[in-house]
Amino acid sequence: MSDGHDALPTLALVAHDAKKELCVEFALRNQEKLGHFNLVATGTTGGRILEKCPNLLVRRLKSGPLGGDQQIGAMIAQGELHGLFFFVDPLSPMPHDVDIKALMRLALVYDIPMALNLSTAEILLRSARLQGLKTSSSTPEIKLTAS
Ligand SMILES: O=C(CO)COP(=O)(O)O
Repeated sequence: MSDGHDALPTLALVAHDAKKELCVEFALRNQEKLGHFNLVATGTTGGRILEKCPNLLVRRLKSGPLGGDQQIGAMIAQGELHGLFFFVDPLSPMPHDVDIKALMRLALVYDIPMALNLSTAEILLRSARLQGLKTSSSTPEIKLTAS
């Protein structure tokens, strides 16, 4: 059954352990903006966001090492994802490195707007492209607006 949020574009939030605090602070700071999107997140990341932002509607997928990255990749392949916010830890080896690479690869293949660090995430969330997704299925002209 539709809850009215199906019409909203979908963003994914994913954070490695060393970046979870950063991701939660990003979500807290940008709650109002994120509220205009359907949100999905890998399991632990989603749980941490919901602890601090209980009003956000976040669908939690599996934890990253247990297939969460692959679930988001499948959403990309099926045309169900419009933006990826992936707070990557570049300093730690990951057991599911192949899944992480596969997710990034699909975001590249399908030209999904993808932020891999905090400064890009802040820019992407304010971008005209994401704003345009709220009203149009086509990619709008990029125009800068102050917010
Ligand atoms: O490992 C992750 C992404 O590769 C994130 O998964 P969790 O949010 O479940 O920790």
